Amino acid sequence: MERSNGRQIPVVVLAGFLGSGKTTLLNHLLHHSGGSRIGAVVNDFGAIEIDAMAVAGAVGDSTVSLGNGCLCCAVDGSELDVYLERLARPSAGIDVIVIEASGLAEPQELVRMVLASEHPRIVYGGLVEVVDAAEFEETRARHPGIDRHLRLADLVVVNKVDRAADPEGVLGLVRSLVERAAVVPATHGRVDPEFLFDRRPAEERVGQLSFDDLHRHGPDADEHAGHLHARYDSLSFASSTPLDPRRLIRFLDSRPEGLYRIKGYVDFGPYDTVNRYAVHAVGRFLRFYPEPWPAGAERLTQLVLIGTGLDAAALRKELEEACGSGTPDAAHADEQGMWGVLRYVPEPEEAVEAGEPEEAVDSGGPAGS
Ligand SMILES: Nc1nc2c(ncn2[C@@H]2O[C@H](COP(=O)(O)OP(=O)(O)OP(=O)(O)O)[C@@H](O)[C@H]2O)c(=O)[nH]1
Repeated sequence: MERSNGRQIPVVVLAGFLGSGKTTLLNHLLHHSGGSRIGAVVNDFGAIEIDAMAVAGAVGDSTVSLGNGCLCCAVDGSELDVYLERLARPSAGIDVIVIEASGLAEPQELVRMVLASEHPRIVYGGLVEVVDAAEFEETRARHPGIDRHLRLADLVVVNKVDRAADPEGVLGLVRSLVERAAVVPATHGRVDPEFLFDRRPAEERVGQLSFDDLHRHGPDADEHAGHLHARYDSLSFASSTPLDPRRLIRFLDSRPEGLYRIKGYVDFGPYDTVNRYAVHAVGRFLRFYPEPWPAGAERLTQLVLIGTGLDAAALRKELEEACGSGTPDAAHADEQGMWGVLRYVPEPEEAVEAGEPEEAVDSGGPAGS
């Protein structure tokens, strides 16, 4: 890829439903960028910026976080403009910018904001939609609007083919729904970065986005009500008291149907004094990923729960109960206590692929965490 000396910097919008694998794909790009410097703008839905924490360590000061709420409902794009401007400064030496949308964002709004930006150094670099191959058919049945998102895409990454019962079937279905986009299968977001970044949408492609797709009607209630996220609630939970692993597993095993997405980091205190546990639930999928606590990090559990029809008070109460008030000290934390959690820790190969800790590109140090 060519360096950013005087050239315009493509801004790629990375979107896809909750838990489809956007952060995983972004981390893959950051670790396999082949020398290109990637700036990332991360937009979390929940009040705790879990996604930003998950990518920040890899990119240091070239990540900016737009937390708490979908960017797509910003009244105008000026907040985004400020961040794009910061990343596009020649001194930042950035070659390409990726905006990771929240899993409930309306991608056309983000595309519109990028196209509307008058910054001379940036140019819209296309829309990448990530699809969870294992969940796609159910998600689509619940949210038919997803088809419209796919029609706007320049590239669709059909991710998690390892988990799909019929990956070919999903690929065929997605191909039948897109217009001109390339459709590529992937596991753990492993796509060739060049493929992604060199796929500039042709003028003609941008021109194809219809007036309805891109026109901003203004932030009125009717339009907002049609957005995906209008039907979702989110709950953030933070605790400095360690969680009891058995109680947390009991909570997770009985989580309500509407609670589609959980992400964050868990402190099990004396049960594991070395690691924090990244936790991800997507539908019925559940995984824990142990990783050493970053040096100097405050030992906190931080979770974001997203779903429909959530009883936030009841969920919060259950989580509070999972904070072991009677947590034993290290000497008495029995080994079996963690067994329930360890059942959900993936095999080393999958864990490495998911977290990709092995070859960081830029040791800017953890930011924003
Ligand atoms: N088995 C499997 N798991 C995957 C794959 N890609 C991602 N995951 C896991 O899926 C979970 C969600 O991935 P994320 O990358 O956080 O998803 P996201 O789209 O950023 O999530 P939101 O920002 O909440 O919408 C994590 O546990 C990932 O490790 C894959 O190809 N196969």
